[in-house]
Amino acid sequence: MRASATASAPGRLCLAGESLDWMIGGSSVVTTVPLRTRVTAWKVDGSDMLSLVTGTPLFSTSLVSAEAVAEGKYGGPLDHMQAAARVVLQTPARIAGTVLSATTDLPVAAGLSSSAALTVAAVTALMRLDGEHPATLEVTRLAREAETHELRTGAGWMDFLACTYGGVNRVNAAEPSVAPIAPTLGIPVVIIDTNQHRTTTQVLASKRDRFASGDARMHAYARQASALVDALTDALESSIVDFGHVGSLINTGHALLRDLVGCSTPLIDECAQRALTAGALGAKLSGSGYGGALFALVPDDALPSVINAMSSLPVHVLVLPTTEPQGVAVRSTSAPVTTPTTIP
Ligand SMILES: Nc1ncnc2c1ncn2[C@@H]1O[C@H](COP(=O)(O)OP(=O)(O)O)[C@@H](O)[C@H]1O
Ligand SMILES: C[C@@](O)(CCOP(=O)(O)O)CC(=O)O
Repeated sequence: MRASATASAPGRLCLAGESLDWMIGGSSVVTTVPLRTRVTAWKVDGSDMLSLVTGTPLFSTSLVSAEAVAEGKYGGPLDHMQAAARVVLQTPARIAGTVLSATTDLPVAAGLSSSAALTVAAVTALMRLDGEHPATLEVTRLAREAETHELRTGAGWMDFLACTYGGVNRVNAAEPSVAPIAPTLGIPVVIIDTNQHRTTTQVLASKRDRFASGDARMHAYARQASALVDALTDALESSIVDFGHVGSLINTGHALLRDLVGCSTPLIDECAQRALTAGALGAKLSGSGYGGALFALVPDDALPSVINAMSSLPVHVLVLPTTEPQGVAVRSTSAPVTTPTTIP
């Protein structure tokens, strides 16, 4: 019998306030989605390597010596998993023989925070394998350390707070902390992946340069998006949520990203317009932009027409009847596990 630990974490949609975390230490409104990344961790005897495996949808493996992991040498295909191992295990002796195996329901590099879901789940699985029961904020901090400090992606706090805590939240980068708004959004969500994938690291570097150099439109975005985050928080905290009003705030958020940050694409804008014409109450890109996914809030009776409106476009459509209340979750087992045969 060999002990293993499995943890999962959801992806997230940013409903309002992309980039405010690193721009001004500001707040954003997020919801997690019922698309999760699962990571299983265990130890094998007699190995001085860290073994990394990812299944759907990437199917990749990587073997890294425990020494190289401890020294922080990156450049492999599964750097996010390696970084999570380094921040938790730290020393070659603790790293050697560790196996991490991941799989995800999320579109990767599409603005739904697959990277934070992965680092959050990996950090949690590794800590539970060691018999630790980390507090949620500790998992958030370590997952961010893996991405932002180890891999220097430049990411703020939003994604990590969203994926660990789960539900519909106002996340605050200054503390960092989370103020719950509701367990779920209360309206179906259609995710439209434009299949134009990009890396957040590159996008963030150029956005950070523009903000740091005083770009007037980026600073106007920071002011207007902050006001929008407040308005959306109020709208979602109402005792009876007016989804028509919420949808119009979501549309305003998309217009700010499109017109001030300039990170939409013609295909995203076409999808958003078609979704609204077909009956969606609001549509907006999520995350870094320059490709990736948008989402639409769609009442039940408009779902067929919104789905149909995308049918002639080169996109993937996912329909979620509700959003996800649960953040990071753990399943520990002591069942026998087989070392994956895909490791070379
Ligand atoms: N399940 C996974 N297995 C391995 N690597 C993953 C997985 N999910 C995400 N990643 C890593 O995260 C990167 C995508 O992160 P990012 O560019 O921040 O986009 P997003 O977080 O919006 O999906 C991928 O290129 C890959 O390196
Ligand atoms: C939205 C952002 O803060 C986080 C990145 O999100 P994602 O990796 O695109 O899901 C990046 C940005 O500020 O552009």
